[in-house]
Amino acid sequence: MISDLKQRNSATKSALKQSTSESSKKNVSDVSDEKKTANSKEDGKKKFRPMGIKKEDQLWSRAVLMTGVLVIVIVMKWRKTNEITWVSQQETVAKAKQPLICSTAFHEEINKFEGCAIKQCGRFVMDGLFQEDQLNTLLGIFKKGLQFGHSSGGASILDLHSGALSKGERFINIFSNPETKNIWSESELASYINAKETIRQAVIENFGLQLGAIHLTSPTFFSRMTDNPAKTVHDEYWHPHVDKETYETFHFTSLLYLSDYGSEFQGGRFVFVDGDNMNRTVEPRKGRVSMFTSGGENLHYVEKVTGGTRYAITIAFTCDAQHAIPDPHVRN
Ligand SMILES: O=C(O)CCC(=O)C(=O)O
Ligand SMILES: [Fe+2]
Repeated sequence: MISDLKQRNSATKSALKQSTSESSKKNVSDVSDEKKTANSKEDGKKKFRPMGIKKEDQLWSRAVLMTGVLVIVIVMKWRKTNEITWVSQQETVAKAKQPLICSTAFHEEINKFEGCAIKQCGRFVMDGLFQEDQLNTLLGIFKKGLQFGHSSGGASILDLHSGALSKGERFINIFSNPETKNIWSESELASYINAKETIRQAVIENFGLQLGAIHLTSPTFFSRMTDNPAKTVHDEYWHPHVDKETYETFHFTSLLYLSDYGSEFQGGRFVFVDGDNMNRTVEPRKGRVSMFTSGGENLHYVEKVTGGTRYAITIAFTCDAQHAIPDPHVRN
């Protein structure tokens, strides 16, 4: 270290000598002007350059620092933008498929049920399972119910099985009021049951289950989402969750969308949060059905709706016959 400093001192001295002998060759006024400039430059260097660090070393350390900052920025950007649109609103998909390894707990549980023993978990998205008029009938059923109540926050639900309907900050039972207990016709209920059955068959086929292995379970419900500020926790639909943890009886979750992302509402895309630090989104499209195993392999959330109205039905299936729920029926 000391010998290094000595070397630098002698190098500085010889550089000074050289510059003095060169300047003596020039005329006197030039020399005095240059000297002034050189002196002030030298002063500047003395003031601001850290003692004992060569200019080349400074440049190198700056370059290393800048490269480090650049690498951090690139890595952060890469981590942030790790999101892909798995199924977009514009495309019509016969079937989009993504196999997944089941979470350990889910795999252990589902294998207890004979007809449900699956090797692989996963997710499917299918368009074209329903005709426009069937979808409008389903939407009509929901809107009829919404005349009698809706949430004061951003999420309203109607459960045609239990009769639960959002009203203000609470829920009412639409079947407990004689005026509303039979607002849906037999043919409307038949459309609802048919839609459920179409989806049940698709889940059985896609996941390779035995016929009759899965049953409708609770909660199965219509949902309406808007950008109204949340009033209660029931309005906060945007939290990442695993359905099996939120609703214990679920083994397969299906979602039937009744409105279009982009044109009828903004925000509100469905997001799978995957372990590979990748988010895969499904953009809702009227008639689109999303089906997935309800375990930890399918952590998900719904983005906040930023405008318009989003309509969907969450239809849940269980492998446990003890948790099956009956179809809705006309009440006397
Ligand atoms: O409506 C959706 O797209 C998803 C709703 C959901 O995650 C749920 O009901 O558990
Ligand atoms: Fe969910």
